[in-house]
Amino acid sequence: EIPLKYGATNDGKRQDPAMQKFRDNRLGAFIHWGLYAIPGGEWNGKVYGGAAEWLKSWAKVPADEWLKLMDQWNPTKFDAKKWAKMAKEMGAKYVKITTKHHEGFCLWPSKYSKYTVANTPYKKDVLGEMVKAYNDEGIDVHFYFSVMDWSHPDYRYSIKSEEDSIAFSRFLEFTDNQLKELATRYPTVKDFWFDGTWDASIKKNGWWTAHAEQMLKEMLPGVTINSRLRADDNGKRHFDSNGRLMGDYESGYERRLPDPVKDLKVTQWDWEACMTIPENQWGYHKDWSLSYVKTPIEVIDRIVHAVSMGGNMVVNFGPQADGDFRPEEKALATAIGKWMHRYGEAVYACDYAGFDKQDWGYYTRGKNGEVYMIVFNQPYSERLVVKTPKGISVEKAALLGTGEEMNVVETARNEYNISIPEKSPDEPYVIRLKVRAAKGTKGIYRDALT
Ligand SMILES: COc1ccc([C@@H]2N[C@@H](C)[C@@H](O)[C@H]2O)cc1
Repeated sequence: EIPLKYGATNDGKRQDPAMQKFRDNRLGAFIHWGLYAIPGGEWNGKVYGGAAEWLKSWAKVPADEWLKLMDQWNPTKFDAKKWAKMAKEMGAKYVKITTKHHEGFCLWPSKYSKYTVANTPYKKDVLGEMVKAYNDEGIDVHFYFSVMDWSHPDYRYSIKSEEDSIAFSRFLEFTDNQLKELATRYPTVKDFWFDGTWDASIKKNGWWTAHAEQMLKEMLPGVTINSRLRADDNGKRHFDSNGRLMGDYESGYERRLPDPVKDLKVTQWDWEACMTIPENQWGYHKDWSLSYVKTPIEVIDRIVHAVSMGGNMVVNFGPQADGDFRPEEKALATAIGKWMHRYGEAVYACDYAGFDKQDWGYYTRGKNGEVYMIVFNQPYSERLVVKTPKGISVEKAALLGTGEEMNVVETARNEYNISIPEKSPDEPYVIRLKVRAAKGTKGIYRDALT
């Protein structure tokens, strides 16, 4: 054991009500909204294919020039109630909002920066309107917060001098002030998801990351904090020098997911993945033809994949500068919502089932021990193979929705064939298994001597 002052604080998964709600929510929506939505990936007549919220970097725009975009921030079509309805219809149980992205523009009227909505033609506190509208729909609100701030003269990528150190101390105090401001103005916030914490300057100040977590937890009992904020005494991030997860859930699965066979270690801790609909666009980009755009079923596959391994999934939306959403995102939210309305029982409050992954899709397990099969790939054999853990038998199988009983045929020790539905559901479907802890399996099976 390496002695640490700023290492992990949890011992295993948190089991308090706030964390259980975080976990049971399972499906979230990300909202990436900022000045970057105005140019939408184009600068001086050139369209950049990289992530639109990084356009300032791709086009090498100086901060003061970039922040002049504030003069054009006027989302006249913004209607927080409509946004909240869309999230509700999608079946998102929580929404993560970019309070401040790397650009430094604040969606709330911060008194610690001039780069806020208050100093735009629109003036209004859009963050406050969103928090109220989502909460009124029973949707939890999480705050995304970028520590790295391209608008602030005291930000440092590394600490190379006493001057750097003094400036960065001022920057950390500024950051503390903004975090306290967010926690005070919006006390219903349930989570802080930190980004922009990979630079050497932060890794050198692990103490501050531990302090920020502690400060927010004192101000907002129950609040959850992502592992990405955290660096320990030695600059180790996410997992401390003793291999223990810092923060309350692992947050490294961004636009990627753990392998259902090789990465089962992730079932030991809480984690949350996040994903984009195009290959890599978080903020609004005007041209989605530049990369592959996932279909609704490909998004649902990733949602179920995450839950099948004990994780949450946050699906990203990049609202337009005018405050409306692009048609593709509206259609996606509707499609996800339709599926979640029918099959959400296999997602919400579900977890890793402990069954070996099969080709037809994923398993999840409900709170009362029921096991769900979410079938994405129906086999030509018309038999869905289920291999149960030692001592577990399958009693019954029923199609979610119609209740149609599936045939359960035992084919070998701890192996079954489950029949497919009479009539194809024409979409990924769910079979609910009733399993039992069998007292010793029947003696009829023999392993071959080889
Ligand atoms: C250097 O690589 C990245 C990639 C993505 C990010 C940000 N994290 C995502 C959640 C988005 O906010 C993206 O801008 C930052 C740095």
